[in-house]
Parts: sequence; structure tokens; C-alpha cells
Amino acid sequence: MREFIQGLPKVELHLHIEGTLEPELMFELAQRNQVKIPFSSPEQVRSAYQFSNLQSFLDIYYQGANVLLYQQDFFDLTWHYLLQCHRENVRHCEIFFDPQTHTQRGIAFETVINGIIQALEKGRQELGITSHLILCFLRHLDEHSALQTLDQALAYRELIIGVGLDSSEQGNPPQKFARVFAKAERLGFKRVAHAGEEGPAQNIRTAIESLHVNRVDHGVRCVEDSALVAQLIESQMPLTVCPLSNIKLKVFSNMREHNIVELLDKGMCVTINSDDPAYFGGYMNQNFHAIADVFALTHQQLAKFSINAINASFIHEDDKQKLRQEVFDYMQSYIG
Ligand code: HPA
Ligand SMILES: [Zn+2]
Repeated sequence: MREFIQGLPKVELHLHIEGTLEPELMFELAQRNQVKIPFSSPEQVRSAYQFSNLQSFLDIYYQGANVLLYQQDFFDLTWHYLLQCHRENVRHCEIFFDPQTHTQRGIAFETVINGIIQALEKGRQELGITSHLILCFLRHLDEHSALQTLDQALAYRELIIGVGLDSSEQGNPPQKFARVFAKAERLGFKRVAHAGEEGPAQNIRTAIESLHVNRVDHGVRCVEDSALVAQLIESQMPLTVCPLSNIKLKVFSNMREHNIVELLDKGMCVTINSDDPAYFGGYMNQNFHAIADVFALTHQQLAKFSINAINASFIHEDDKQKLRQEVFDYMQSYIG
């Protein structure tokens, strides 16, 4: 199955670019930019990555981002991720970035976005990887800060396909950002939100009803509301599920307890993603392996995750058709 997963054309829809900061690059940038970090080696950084919940991760994740200062840093970060996509046959990705994490510490919005965009363009030209960029609002900050961030984004309207919502779900329900998302919708942005990761199923309902999301990020707690499950299947609302993340952040106690295959078998549009791979122990292939190993998945089930991600992506319909064809051709060549 490892060989099949490696060759399977894949699409990633839930990836925080700040979450791809590997300890080695963190060290390199800390030295290059003369930023002090409370670790003496990349190994020590790795061993500090033991999390008890989402917040314990976020504290370390925001601290790690402090080494990112210049456009070149954001370029290097994004380029490293794209090289990994290339190694793993990820053909298209839709990347989150958190501008407030950087503007709050005095880094200009344009420094962040220009570095990321430059790498995405190089990835398109040199690696043949297509991509979209999604601006995420930090939900622990207030509406005013989100509106300011949306205003800053307008100068880059053509480079940003949509907006998202991330950070601490508990205590920061989707309705806090209803007016921000309504404005983004009027401006023509697609919309996604983290919901039902640590928070209740009701947050998934509110994200759909009040934020008008096109996809739900995580969403695994939908199973606590059977009417919602039926609605998600009927509407084919995509869920961008992140298996290794869910184990690292104790959303499920172990991979056997994970519900992604149950949701797939019910006919829900679930996808596999890596979330913050430098912190959670693996990129796309490892997330596929983690599920395939425990649930003894068939080739068809694995391919369905790719088909779902293609359908759930924000690419043009004709490009979706081309990618679906690649998956079908791959299946044919593999199992005849
Ligand atoms: O999994 C996540 N949940 C919420 N916020 C985040 N920011 C990075 N990763 C995550
Ligand atoms: Zn996430």
C-alpha cells in the first residue's frame, strides 16, 4: 500500500504554512536572523513537541513563528513545503497563512504574502504544482483585528482565493466572525473555518449557517449530531480531516478510535490532510499511511480520498476533471 499511496495523485486542502517550519529550518532562521529560541538543538525542539490539547500546541507554534522575519524566510518556508509535495506527488495544494501572527509582531503583511506567493509561483513553474492561498483569521483575536486584516488583504485580492478561521476553538465560536465573513463573501472570497475539532458539533452548524463556509476544517465532532451527519452527506459538504494532528492533539486517543473511515463509508466528502506536518509527525503520505495501516483500506477507498479532495478544491471545473482522470488512470494502471 505504501507504493500505491506514494504514486496516488494527491490534493492537500488543510495545511498551515507556519506549521511546516521544521526544527532544522527554525534553527537556521534563528541564526540567520539573530533571534533567540529556547532550544539548543533541532532534536531538543522535536522532543518538546508533546501536546495535551490544541492550546498547548498553539503556544509552541506561535513561538516557533518568531524566527520568520523577512520575505526570504517566508519564501524558504513555502519552498521547503512545495519540495515535499513534489516528493509525495501532491499535485495541488490550498495553503493557509495567518497574517496576524506576523503583523502583531511588526512584520508587514506584504513581507509575508510576497514571500509565500513567490515560492508558489516557482512551484507552479518548476514543479508543476498548482496552488491557492487562504487567509486565516485568528479566532482568539477580536472582530476588529480580523476586519483590519481583511482590509490589508484587498491589495492582494487576486492572489487570495478565500478566508478561513483558525486558532483556539473553545470560547471563540464561529458567530464571533459572522460580519467579517459576510464582508468577505460580498468581496467574492471563498470561505472555510475550523469547526468541530475541539469544539462541539454546533460550531459546524454555525460555520455553515452563519459563515456560509464552502468547506469545514476538521469537523470530526459532527458525529455527535446525527441530523447534522445526514445533512453533511446530503449536501456533500467537504470535511478536511487531519489524522495525525487529531492524535497529537488528543482529539482521538489513538488512530483506531478515529472516525474518518466511518465517515467515508457513510458517503461523506472527507479528505486527508496534514495540518501542521512539522509539529504532528508527517506530511500527506504519512497521514495516508496512518489511516491505511490501521483500517486496512482498499485501493478504491484510498483513491476516493483523492477524488473527494479534487471535488472539494477551489480549482476550475476543467482542471478538476483532468485531475480526476489522472486518479482514474492511475487506478487502472495499478490494479487493472
Ligand atoms: O489544528 C489547528 N486548529 C486550530 N488552529 C490551528 N492553527 C494551526 N493548526 C491549527
Ligand atoms: Zn488546521
